[in-house]
Amino acid sequence: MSRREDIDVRTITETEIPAWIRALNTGFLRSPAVSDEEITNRGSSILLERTLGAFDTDHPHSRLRSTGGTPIVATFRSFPQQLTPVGGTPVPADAITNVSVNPTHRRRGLLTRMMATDLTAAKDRGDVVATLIAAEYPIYGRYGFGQATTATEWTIDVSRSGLDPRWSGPTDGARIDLVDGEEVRELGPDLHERLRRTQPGAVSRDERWWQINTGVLSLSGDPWKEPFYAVYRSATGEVEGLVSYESDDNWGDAKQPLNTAEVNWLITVTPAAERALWRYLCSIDWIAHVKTGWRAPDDLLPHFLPDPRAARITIQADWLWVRILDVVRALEARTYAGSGTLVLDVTDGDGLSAGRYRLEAGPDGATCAPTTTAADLTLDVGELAALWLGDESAVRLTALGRVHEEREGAAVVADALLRTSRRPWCPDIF
Ligand SMILES: CC(=O)SCCNC(=O)CCNC(=O)[C@H](O)C(C)(C)COP(=O)(O)OP(=O)(O)OC[C@H]1O[C@@H](n2cnc3c(N)ncnc32)[C@H](O)[C@@H]1OP(=O)(O)O
Repeated sequence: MSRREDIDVRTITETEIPAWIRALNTGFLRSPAVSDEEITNRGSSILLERTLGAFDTDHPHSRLRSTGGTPIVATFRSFPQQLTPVGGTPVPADAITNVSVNPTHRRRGLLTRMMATDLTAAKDRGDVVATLIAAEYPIYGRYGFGQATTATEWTIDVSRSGLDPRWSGPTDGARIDLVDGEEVRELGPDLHERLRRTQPGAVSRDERWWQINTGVLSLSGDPWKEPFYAVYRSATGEVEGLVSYESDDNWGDAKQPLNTAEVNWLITVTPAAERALWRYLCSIDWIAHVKTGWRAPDDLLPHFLPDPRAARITIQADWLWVRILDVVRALEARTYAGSGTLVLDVTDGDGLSAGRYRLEAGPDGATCAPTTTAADLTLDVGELAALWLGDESAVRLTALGRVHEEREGAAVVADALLRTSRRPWCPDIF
């Protein structure tokens, strides 16, 4: 087994991209083979100065070595992103992805080393938070990340929904039209910008997102199967919603269509568009079930249905994890429902954000500064992330023993300031 000092954690060079992708594929249990298309398409998103590899300098001679230099046994990459907090003023985020350690080198601290390198750089750069979507729940809490949003998927049994099957589109002058990928690339970015600037938990998307999700760019080289796209326009012609969905081909024993429409993504900026697009999906002939994709847990959807029980939860899990790197800027970036003062003693195993902070919040904004006055609450930086985006309750975390009240009743005060009427939602995976 190679010793710690034999494994070099550093940024990769351009010529090392193929070996890095091979290591990534191995860690993610995909075929390790790397195609030229994958090198070009995946490689074009790689920022070399933010892409780490772990190089085993003690690796015995192998064919891997002959493909170029020292074998890469772990991968890690980050890129710039914006995250919308409560109140809608996005903050710069360090988005982390492509984290993998080969099974031959696991549990030797490689992720810990790569994470420390990346988070230190992000803090130095001035990022307010780091973000990621976790493969498994237990991995990232130790690095100061907290579960900041939850995702829910419903499966709608259309026949039990109580919806009138004769529906044939909006009757208020709005309309729904099928469009192709090119039109999605034209209409989608503006619509998404409108959504994500007001949606706590939403993150920025670049042009690549739209290219990948309309088949212009393939990361894996797998053949593209074009989905259906439908756009909702209000009576005044405003684009207010867009959905991408596909269908399986399922004919039951009695030769009756029992297809499932699977939503890849659905974004809207008005409740009318949201209602109409779900209504549309539930009205398509042959469609017996609709799988909704990852929605906010308090999505309006079930209650659009006359019988909400027709929407059964099929997935409920943590989604966006947030690591606060700058407590002052994070707390000042969001808005607050009420007025009040809260002193938070924030612990942080990595020392990046530890300290005692006094938050003074009001309807016109908030100020936050380090303080020496007595704390109201003591909590880890990961719990702060969950409270910051509005999804968690300080009272609940106190009951769980994860937040400690230094002053009786402080958790209720914190909830009154920090909680929001709607839960945050991150529509993206990255
Ligand atoms: C944002 C994303 O990209 S999510 C994708 C994450 N990648 C994967 O899930 C691919 C498969 N798994 C892996 O590649 C690796 O096992 C990783 C990346 C999860 C962990 O890498 P490692 O180098 O083994 O982690 P490292 O040795 O630094 O572990 C640090 C600590 O976390 C713990 N840990 C690491 N992974 C896990 C896990 N999956 N479940 C529970 N604990 C874990 C370790 O036991 C260790 O604990 P300790 O400090 O108490 O001893």
